[in-house]
Amino acid sequence: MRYAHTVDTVRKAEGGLMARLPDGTLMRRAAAGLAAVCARMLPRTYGARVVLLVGGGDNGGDALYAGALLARRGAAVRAVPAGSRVHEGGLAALRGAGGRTVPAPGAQGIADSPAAADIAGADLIVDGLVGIGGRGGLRAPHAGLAALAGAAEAPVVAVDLPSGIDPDTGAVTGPAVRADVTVTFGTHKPGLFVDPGAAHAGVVEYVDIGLGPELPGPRLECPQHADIAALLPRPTAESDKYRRGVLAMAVGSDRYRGAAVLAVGGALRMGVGMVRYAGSQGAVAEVLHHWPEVVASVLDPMDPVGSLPRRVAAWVVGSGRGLHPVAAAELETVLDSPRPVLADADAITLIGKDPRLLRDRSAPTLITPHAGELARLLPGTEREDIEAHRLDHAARAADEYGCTVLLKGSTTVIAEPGHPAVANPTGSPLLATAGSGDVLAGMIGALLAGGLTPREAAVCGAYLHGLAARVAHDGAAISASDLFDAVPRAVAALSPR
Ligand SMILES: NC(=O)C1=CN([C@@H]2O[C@H](COP(=O)(O)OP(=O)(O)OC[C@H]3O[C@@H](n4cnc5c(N)ncnc54)[C@H](OP(=O)(O)O)[C@@H]3O)[C@@H](O)[C@H]2O)[C@@H](O)CC1
Ligand SMILES: Nc1ncnc2c1ncn2[C@@H]1O[C@H](COP(=O)(O)OP(=O)(O)O)[C@@H](O)[C@H]1O
Ligand SMILES: [K+]
Repeated sequence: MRYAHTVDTVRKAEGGLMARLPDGTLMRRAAAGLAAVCARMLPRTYGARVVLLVGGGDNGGDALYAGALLARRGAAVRAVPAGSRVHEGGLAALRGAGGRTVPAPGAQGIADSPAAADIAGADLIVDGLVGIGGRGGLRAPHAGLAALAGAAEAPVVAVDLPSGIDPDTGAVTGPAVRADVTVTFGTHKPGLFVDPGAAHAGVVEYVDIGLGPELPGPRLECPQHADIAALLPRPTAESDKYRRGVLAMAVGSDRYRGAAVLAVGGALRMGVGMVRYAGSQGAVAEVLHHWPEVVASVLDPMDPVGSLPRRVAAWVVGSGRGLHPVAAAELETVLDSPRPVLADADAITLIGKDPRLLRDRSAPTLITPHAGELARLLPGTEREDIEAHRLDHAARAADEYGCTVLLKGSTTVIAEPGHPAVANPTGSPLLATAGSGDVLAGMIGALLAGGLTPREAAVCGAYLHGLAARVAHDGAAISASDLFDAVPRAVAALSPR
């Protein structure tokens, strides 16, 4: 698991540790880790042209000390100080090691300044403009330097985080650095795992500076292969189809038969004791045509709610089901069940119209909205606000509705009251294709039926869904049905032999 902490928490932890250590120890540890990553990225350090973009705070200090270490190993290091201040100790160390400074370009003529030429000709660019002290998009001249770095061919290494991204949320509200690698110190920062910040961070490398014992519980968790492998329910010798879990699915309709086929397929390929599908005649026929292993029943038109399956371990409801009164009555009945329920798509819209449906419920519940659906649950909030501040909105909905929320999109985040949020690291834009959300709902439903909590099931389902897209992708586009065969392969990829 990777853990991320907010700026406030990092500052407090740093204060406690610094009080016990000689001055400058943490910065030296950070700089040593940063220089080691930079050296690994260069074919050879001796003679390499390294440009440091240096802001006025300690982030710039880290860059300067790391530059000094690289200069001692023979690199030609140039520092471009931006702003009115520069870290004096770091500057002295760089100069003492043979590094040089190049004046920051003024607002005019930035493109043909000496700094621009150095950046364009660099073998490696180190972004030490701002770190956790940054606020908002980059101002001049930082923004101009970030643009030059973006246009250069050399890889960009961000110090602690890409300058211009919000450390706590990943929001990007103006010019920001796009890094190939980010070297982060002491703990990860939430903004490194949540888009749009995550997309600016590239590969994130962690450097331990001894902050761990000072840190409280994290704000955000980011699971890795081993965390998912440890959570996943696996059949044992004692398993039978009932003990493995029976999943009831009320998804799809005559109009949206595909939603039923996709969600059921996601559940089956994830692994489940049995799927009991209930729906219209057309949807049942389609489901059985694709998945003969399903136990399916056609809802009685005279008593649709009364003919829903009973004695099941968990429910998936909503995808392609419609918003008509029968769908609303069905949802109400399902949410009356003491079993875990995953409510997706149309069920979320119905909950938005009648929030009482969820607020009255105490059994485990997971909703899986995309940003547009979540906006319907949070009146006065626009889709764009949610996409820019994913963590805050998912957490707000989880608190207001008292349930687990999986917010889909470029970074899928999972929030549950009383627990740190989770950012899924496997997401891929390949998944932005109709029906892939239905497959996800089925996969998570199978995990709920297998006994995982909503938070665990959401975390494992989102992780394997993203991994399946990557496994399925052989260079061409993928469609939602391509995910079926890839799910077992994604599970196998968790524990390489
Ligand atoms: N915590 C730890 O454990 C350790 C932390 N360490 C390191 O310290 C870093 C934090 O250093 P920090 O506190 O000095 O702040 P920092 O990120 O350099 O930014 C402040 C400067 O940025 C400027 N500025 C702000 N916003 C801006 C904008 N939009 N556009 C342009 N400029 C902007 C701001 O200017 P001002 O607003 O004051 O005019 C000020 O000059 C941390 O990320 C890590 O690298 C390590 O050494 C080891 C241990
Ligand atoms: N840009 C993106 N990057 C990563 N994942 C994405 C992106 N866009 C969409 N997804 C994922 O694709 C799936 C789409 O689900 P959803 O919006 O419910 O579509 P549908 O209802 O058509 O199935 C979700 O798992 C979502 O997280
Ligand atoms: K930085």
